[in-house]
Amino acid sequence: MTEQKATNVHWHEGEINRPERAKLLGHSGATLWFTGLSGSGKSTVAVALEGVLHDAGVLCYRLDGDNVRLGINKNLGFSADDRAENIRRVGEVSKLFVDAGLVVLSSFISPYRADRDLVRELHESAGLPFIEVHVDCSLDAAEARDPKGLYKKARAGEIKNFTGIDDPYEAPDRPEVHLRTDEQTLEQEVQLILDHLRTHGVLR
Ligand SMILES: Nc1ncnc2c1ncn2[C@@H]1O[C@H](COP(=O)(O)OS(=O)(=O)O)[C@@H](OP(=O)(O)O)[C@H]1O
Ligand SMILES: Nc1ncnc2c1ncn2[C@@H]1O[C@H](COP(=O)(O)OP(=O)(O)O)[C@@H](O)[C@H]1O
Repeated sequence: MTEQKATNVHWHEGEINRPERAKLLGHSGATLWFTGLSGSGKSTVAVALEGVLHDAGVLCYRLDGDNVRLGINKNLGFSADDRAENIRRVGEVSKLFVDAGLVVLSSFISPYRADRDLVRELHESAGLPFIEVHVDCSLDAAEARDPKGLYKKARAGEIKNFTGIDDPYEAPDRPEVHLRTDEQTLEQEVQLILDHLRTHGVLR
C-alpha cells in the first residue's frame, strides 16, 4: 500500500478539552492492547474485563481483529504490509477513543513488534496511556483449542501465512502485563490487569 502524506492540512483545536471530558465521565482514558496468537485468549480476556469495568462505571469499547476486518479494514489481508496498515489504522482509532476518555480494549494478533511500538508511540507522544498486554499461550495449547477451526485449515494448507504456522509472531520484550492463559484461569488474568490499572492510577 503506498503511503499518502497529508499536505496543507492543519489541526483544528476544539473548545472542550481532555480534562473536561474526563470530568464528565468520572475517569480518563487508556488503551489496553492485547497481543498474542490466534486462540491465545485475547477476545475472551477483553470481553471478561469489559464486563467488570463496565459494572464499575468505566466507559469501555472493544476493538477486535475479526470485527474490524469485517468493516473499516475489510480491504486488508494478512501480508506483513496489510497487517501493518491494519494495526496503524486501529492504533489511530484507539487513540481517538482514548482522547475522548474511553478505556479501549484492542485485541489484535499484531505479530510485529514495530507495528505495536508505532501504536505505543502514537499514544505516548500525545500523553495517552498505552498498556500492552501479552496474551501468552504456547502454540500447542492455542492449536489444541482451535476455537474457529483455523489451525486445522492452516495445517491443511487451506489458509496461507497463518500466524504461528507459516507466519511469524514477535513476542513483546517488556509488556506492561504478561498473561499465561495456558497456566492461569480467566479470573486470575482479569485480576492481574485490574491490579495493574489500579497500581498505575488508571482506575481508582
Ligand atoms: N493468516 C491469518 N493469520 C492470522 N489470523 C488470521 C489469518 N486469516 C484469518 N485470520 C483471522 O483473522 C484474525 C486476526 O486478525 P488481526 O486483525 O488480529 O490480525 S493482525 O493483527 O493484523 O495480524 C484471527 O482472529 P483471532 O483468532 O481472534 O486472533 C483469525 O480469526
Ligand atoms: N485461561 C484462559 N484464558 C482465556 N481463554 C481461555 C482460557 N482457557 C481456555 N480459554 C479458551 O481459549 C479460547 C480463546 O479464544 P479467543 O478468546 O477467541 O482467542 P483469540 O481472541 O486470542 O483468538 C476460548 O475458547 C476460551 O474459552
